[in-house]
Amino acid sequence: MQQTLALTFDALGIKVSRGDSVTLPTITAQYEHEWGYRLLIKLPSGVSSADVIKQQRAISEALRADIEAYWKNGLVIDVFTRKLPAKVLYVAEKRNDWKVPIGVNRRGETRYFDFAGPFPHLLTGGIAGGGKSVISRGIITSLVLGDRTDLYLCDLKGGVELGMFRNFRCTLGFADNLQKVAELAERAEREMNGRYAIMAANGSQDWHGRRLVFVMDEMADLKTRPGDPEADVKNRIKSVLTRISAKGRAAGVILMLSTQRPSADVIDGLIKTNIATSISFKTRDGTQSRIIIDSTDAADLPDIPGRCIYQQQNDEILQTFLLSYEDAKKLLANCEMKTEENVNDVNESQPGESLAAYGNITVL
Ligand SMILES: Nc1ncnc2c1ncn2[C@@H]1O[C@H](COP(=O)(O)OP(=O)(O)OP(=O)(O)O)[C@@H](O)[C@H]1O
Repeated sequence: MQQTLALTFDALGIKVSRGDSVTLPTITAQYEHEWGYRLLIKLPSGVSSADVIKQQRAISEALRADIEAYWKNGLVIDVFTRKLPAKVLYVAEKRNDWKVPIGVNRRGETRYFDFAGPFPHLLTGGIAGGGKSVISRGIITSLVLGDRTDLYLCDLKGGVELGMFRNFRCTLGFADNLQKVAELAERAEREMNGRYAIMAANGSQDWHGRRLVFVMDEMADLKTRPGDPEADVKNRIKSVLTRISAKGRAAGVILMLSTQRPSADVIDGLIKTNIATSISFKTRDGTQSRIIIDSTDAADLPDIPGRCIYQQQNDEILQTFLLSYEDAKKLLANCEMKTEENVNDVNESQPGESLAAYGNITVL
């Protein structure tokens, strides 16, 4: 292994040459794991770990194995000899926080997305059949089961994707046309501003009550064409979403956006800058991949539904959890549905008050 790796580093120019002498990185320790092995690497002075991490794709190809290179008290390279499974079933978890399980990494560890974490807005993209609907089903099911989050759902496919969540009590809004999406987005913004006012009155910097998650199933529906009669309403929605992406986190108003056709005019620079977590399934090409994760890597993902790159501060390849429509229905069978009384609570509420209907909100 040392020799193969040394040849690879040499070919990639990861070396220090001084006169006749060439110094290459060396393996200082190797640990076996169920998933493969971990190499601790000592770099010659003059080579930075960032140089190696940048080249991990080329190293992977040269070693003919998936690898992950990262810094943890030194340069570490994990070499995966076990393949990621193509199917891992979703299992509901009882939790007291806003973390939802999304998939497993190559070490077999479950990865969670945290709606109350430092990067709570989420963008999901990729080709048709990649697994976007399945992951949003799993995420929304976790949120409904957790009963600590309210939902605004926008589904312009006539409710095909998100309709199953429409009648839960926590679904405070459902939009199936552009006009309703605009109204819902503005309601979410009013809620956000209302929460800021409550927080200011309480001298608090963060919202500790229920989260409000605004789900938009297909951002490409907001794309405008020359002479588009709906351009105004689409631009209105985009402006509101941009403001929520910038200010929503502290108020617990979170965006979960998805697209099958990522393009720069829909996921514009501002929204993208403010959404620090992305999940990209396979994309049609490098350009689409760049819009979601700022690199072309998602175009090279294998054609396996559920295989994605999960990007927060680093990129990680995951297999997302599979949750079928029928299984989601079964899991949600006992969740609280809307009744005539609580529908009115919700529809007539003022910003910051819709949550009071639940009686368990804490504003610190
Ligand atoms: N995590 C997964 N594990 C295994 N199979 C999956 C997974 N996700 C999706 N699939 C399979 O791929 C099919 C398509 O997935 P899904 O409907 O989520 O795609 P999509 O990206 O939403 O496509 P579209 O944009 O056309 O709706 C699913 O019906 C399922 O059979």
